[in-house]
Amino acid sequence: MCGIVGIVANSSVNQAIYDALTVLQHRGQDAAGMMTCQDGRFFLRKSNGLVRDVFRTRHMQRLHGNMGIGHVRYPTAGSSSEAESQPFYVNSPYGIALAHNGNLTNAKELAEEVFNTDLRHINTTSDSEVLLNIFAHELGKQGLQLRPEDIFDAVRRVHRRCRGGYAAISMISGMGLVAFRDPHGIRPAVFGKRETEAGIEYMVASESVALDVLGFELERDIAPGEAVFIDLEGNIFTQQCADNPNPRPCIFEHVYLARPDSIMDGIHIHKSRMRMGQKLAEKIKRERPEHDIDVVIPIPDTSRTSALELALHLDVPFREGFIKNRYIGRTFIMPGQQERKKSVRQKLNAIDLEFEGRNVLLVDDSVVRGTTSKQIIQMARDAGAKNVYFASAAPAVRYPNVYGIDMPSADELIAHGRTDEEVAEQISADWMIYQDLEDLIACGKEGNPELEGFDCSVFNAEYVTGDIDQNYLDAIDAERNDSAKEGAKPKVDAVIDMHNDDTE
Ligand SMILES: O=P(O)(O)OC[C@H]1O[C@H](OP(=O)(O)OP(=O)(O)O)[C@H](O)[C@@H]1O
Ligand SMILES: NC(=O)CC[C@H](N)C(=O)O
Ligand SMILES: [Mg+2]
Repeated sequence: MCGIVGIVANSSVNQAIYDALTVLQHRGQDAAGMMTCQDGRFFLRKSNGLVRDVFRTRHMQRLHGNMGIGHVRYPTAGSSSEAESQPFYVNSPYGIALAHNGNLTNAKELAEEVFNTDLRHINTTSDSEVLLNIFAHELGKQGLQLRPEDIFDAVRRVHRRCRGGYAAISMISGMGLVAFRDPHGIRPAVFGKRETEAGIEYMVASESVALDVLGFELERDIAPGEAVFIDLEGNIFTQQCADNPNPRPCIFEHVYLARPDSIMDGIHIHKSRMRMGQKLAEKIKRERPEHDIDVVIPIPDTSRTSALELALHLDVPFREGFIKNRYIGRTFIMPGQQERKKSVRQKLNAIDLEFEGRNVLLVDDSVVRGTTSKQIIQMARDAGAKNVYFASAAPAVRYPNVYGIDMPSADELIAHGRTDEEVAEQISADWMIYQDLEDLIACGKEGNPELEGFDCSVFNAEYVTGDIDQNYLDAIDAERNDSAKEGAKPKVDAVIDMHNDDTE
């Protein structure tokens, strides 16, 4: 779940893209990058690190042009080397750059095809570089002067070749921006516009919150399978390019990934999370009508919205018992288990008097590896809680994700192969309650009844692309589990910027 952004404006876009990337930082903390275009030339800055650390004044000054794309990365394929930070660039045809959120499930086969059949070169192990080369190859079949229909034909062929989750924003030198979403719309993308004295400007981004903050008005989501082309004059063209679009956006965006102030596939994430709290309160009342919960305490940040609603519907006081260090980022999207563990303790601290002698219900949005819940329950006990109950606004995460969330290994998931009682034992909770999957789906659908369903594979092992078998899951487990990643840490930092002027 990386963050992507693209803007076609009437003045320099570097600052706007920087600002948008800071708003999307919660989608990727490992690397950041920006590529702009002026007079047919590209300018690139990308590196490992947070947005504020990657872009210094000297880099910003080199990012010329009124069109650009940006990326914040949370790796789900390849390595975490700087060389795999995004955007990626290919020279032919035209000069094309691409920023990708998601994960291709047939990246290996495609990489071979790209080399053997398309006669193109892939230089990294990133699936995003594969996606770019497929798009470039398909565009190369068109003429020198690209018309919108040529671009849409190329995207149609991309959809026929690529499988998995992908929301992508591509920049074609001297022509404009192209954004597209896979036929299931697993990963999100929206677009909007801003009127200026010099004319209309367009922006595409992973989440609507980036548009809000930059003063763009949300037009709508890019539909699953659809492509959007914005030319340099600010004209916009859209077309459905999938043979069989079948909308199934990732429900984990609602649970954890997205910011609550975003609207995704027509659904207010904030409201979806509120409904999760309400449904979970109803389940608690059904299962434990005589409960003895004295206080509901959220585990900051993401669970706050649902925890507050849960407390209201349970008619139990809600208290902020853990204070979050605002300078520490999200722990779940950190690359290694050691870092994640250490970070929970640095990030959250208990206010003892909210726990002393009470039966507390801790609420989190989800329990994945159990890193957070284990430590937090211990902290609650150390702070003097009598009984510690634990509620998860999502169902038990039991299966790997293959579409752009880094959960490659079933064995690392605390609920894999375990009952709710066994999970409670593992995290040392006195009682554990999970949301039911039907309820979670209902929380999303209520916001957009036209949506037929979601990708819920981490909860039910039903992979919407239909191409995932045990061999595939075993292979990504072997490649990407925590110990494999530990051994594959990049050893050197490389500078991989591209700029064409010698003015510093
Ligand atoms: O079971 P785990 O493997 O620990 O993963 C789940 C936890 O990780 C996330 O928090 P995170 O700190 O990433 O972000 P947040 O501040 O947005 O809640 C999520 O909100 C849960 O708290
Ligand atoms: N989280 C993502 O969307 C990752 C994009 C891409 N697969 C990468 O690893 O860079
Ligand atoms: Mg959390």
